[in-house]
Amino acid sequence: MRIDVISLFPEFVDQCAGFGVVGRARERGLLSLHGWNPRDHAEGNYRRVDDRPFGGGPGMVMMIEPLRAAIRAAQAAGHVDDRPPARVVYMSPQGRPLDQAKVRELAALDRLVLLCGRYEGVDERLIRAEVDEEISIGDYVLSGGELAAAVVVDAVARLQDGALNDAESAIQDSFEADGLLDCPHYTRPVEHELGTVPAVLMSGNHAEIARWRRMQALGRTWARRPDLLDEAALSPADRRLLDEWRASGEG
Ligand SMILES: NC(=O)c1ccc(NCc2ccccc2N2CCOCC2)nc1
Repeated sequence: MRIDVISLFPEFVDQCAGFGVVGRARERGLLSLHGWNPRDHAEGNYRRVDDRPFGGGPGMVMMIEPLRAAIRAAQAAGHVDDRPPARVVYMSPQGRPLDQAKVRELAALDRLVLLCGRYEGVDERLIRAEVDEEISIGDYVLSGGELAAAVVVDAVARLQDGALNDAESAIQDSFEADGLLDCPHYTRPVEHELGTVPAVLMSGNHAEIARWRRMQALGRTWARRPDLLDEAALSPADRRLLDEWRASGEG
């Protein structure tokens, strides 16, 4: 998959995507990342990319032409005959919330262009003419769209075939599969001043361990993210586990 990032700080996203699974996916050629700086496409001596907002008010707005030229350059550079033009996604607080379903949809594309706003944002005419969809990574304000773009790159990279090894895939699957929060994890030492590892995990009884982990996932989801838990859709066994978790006073 090819991702083109339009940003005044293209190296920002490139560096965020240089480590671990994402870095490995790039080395394996599963994902390629290309940065495009609108300033390189701005006219005049000062290479203007922003200007004052019509109607007054604080801050500056990113101008149409440098962004449009950068998007055009990105689309031309990565164009493959009889392939559809890249989908252009604008990272913005006004976007649709990113969730794993949307990540899966984006990860299936051949190409993606991520547009990162700075200043107060981008001239609305550019958005209407060039942007296919706006995506938000959450209801909070960042200084620029680059961190949001880096989040999309990471989440999408993990889903490229071959990016994850078997263990990593299993973890990804379990996380995605039932939409529950994860269970707690422990490793050596067994005894520590911060506490002892739950005995069930030391029992070697794999059925009991799986049961305990499922109960913890259900309980924690119920306690922390009830919005993710559709109790009605729980199997009778899961419902019993959740009741047991609540009765155990862990809640
Ligand atoms: N939640 C998100 O996905 C998210 C994404 C981007 C972002 N910021 C870039 C931005 C993009 C578009 C419009 C305004 C702005 N901002 C520019 C700086 O000033 C604040 C407004 N913030 C949060």
